[in-house]
Amino acid sequence: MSFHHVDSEVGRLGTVLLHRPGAELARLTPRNNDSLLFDGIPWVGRAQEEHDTFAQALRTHGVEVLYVSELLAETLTLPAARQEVTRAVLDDVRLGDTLRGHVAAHLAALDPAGLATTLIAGLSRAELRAGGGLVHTLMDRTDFVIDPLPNLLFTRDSSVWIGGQVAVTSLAMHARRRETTLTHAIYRHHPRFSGTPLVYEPGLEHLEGGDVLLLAPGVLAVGVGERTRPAGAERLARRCFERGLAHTVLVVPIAQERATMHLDTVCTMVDVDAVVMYPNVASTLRAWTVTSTDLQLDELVVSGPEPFIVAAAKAMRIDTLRIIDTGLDPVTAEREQWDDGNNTLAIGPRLCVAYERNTETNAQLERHGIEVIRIPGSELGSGRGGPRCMSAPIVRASSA
Ligand SMILES: NC(=O)NCCC[C@H](N)C(=O)O
Repeated sequence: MSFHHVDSEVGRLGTVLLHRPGAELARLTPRNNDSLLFDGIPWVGRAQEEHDTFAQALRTHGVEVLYVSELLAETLTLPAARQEVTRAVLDDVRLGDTLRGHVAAHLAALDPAGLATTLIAGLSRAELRAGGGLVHTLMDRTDFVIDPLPNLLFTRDSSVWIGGQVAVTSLAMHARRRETTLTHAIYRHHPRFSGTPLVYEPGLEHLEGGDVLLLAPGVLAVGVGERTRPAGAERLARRCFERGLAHTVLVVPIAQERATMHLDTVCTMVDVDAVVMYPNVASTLRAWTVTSTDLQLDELVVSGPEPFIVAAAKAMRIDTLRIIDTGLDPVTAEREQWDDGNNTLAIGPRLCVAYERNTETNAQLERHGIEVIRIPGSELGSGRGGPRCMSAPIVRASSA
């Protein structure tokens, strides 16, 4: 029986999965940053310093920090895992047979740590040891033979724990799809996670972790918009009901825009009965309540819509889910939402990590009794993700 378990957004955080950004960020250029889902070209060294500050803040508060690259390197000592993640790279139809052979030989020569680095940082034509053939000849030396994964930084999206099971998600954007081949391999092959049941797998209907909020034990909110699709929410709900991981799933439509790509870009929990929410959506956010019949758990019952806050309080069986009113004027609110002011990571009830630049949102949180641990994020934030996006909790105390 695994000791990994998460059924809350705010229970004391025990263990978290992070990815310290590395060479993959140095691949970003003004020509590719849009397709790689970054809004600028981050200063890599500073982004690493900012990330180290984040990780240290968590450790100082007693949180165990695991890194994707270390777990991946350990996982890749196992031949079956190595074969799987390599196959995912070689299946890329853009390679063609000749170049595929060269890439296969290149990867086969790498030790587990080197392979982990290459799978994350990608590989340019210039870095490939051997070449030849039509595809290779027609490539520019800076073209990618293996695409980099700069968004692996946002570990929240590629896996999410629900109770004692893990959902390896199905990422919507092409630039992020391969991330889940890595998390999938870690959760199925790494000895630390041996025997962990998977409640969701890549390849299913689109579902991203940033859209999944564990409002209370047994109660999930799932945002549907640019990334997670209603069919993904439906599949997750059905599986969670069948496995006894949830009794209610609130499905929350969000605008299909970059600024609100996930539910956690507009709303995160900061106490057992409180959320910080982007004021410009607070009055319009709605939820459909999905439950099941007692006799047939796979038969979904849908009701609503209702204001999100009302539906959430009912499902959580509390009188009121408080919205921390940031009280900001619409322009400041829009600026701070863009810079992930609403994307806080709770370390425990009323204790959260937030980007320092969102001065007004943070001040309001403090006025409402929430302690804010401020971290720098000017470089990290160029990928449009904050502390919650950059963390995947693996162990949390229950807040029930
Ligand atoms: N949960 C989140 O909101 N994650 C942020 C993801 C940012 C990333 N650049 C993306 O577009 O997917």
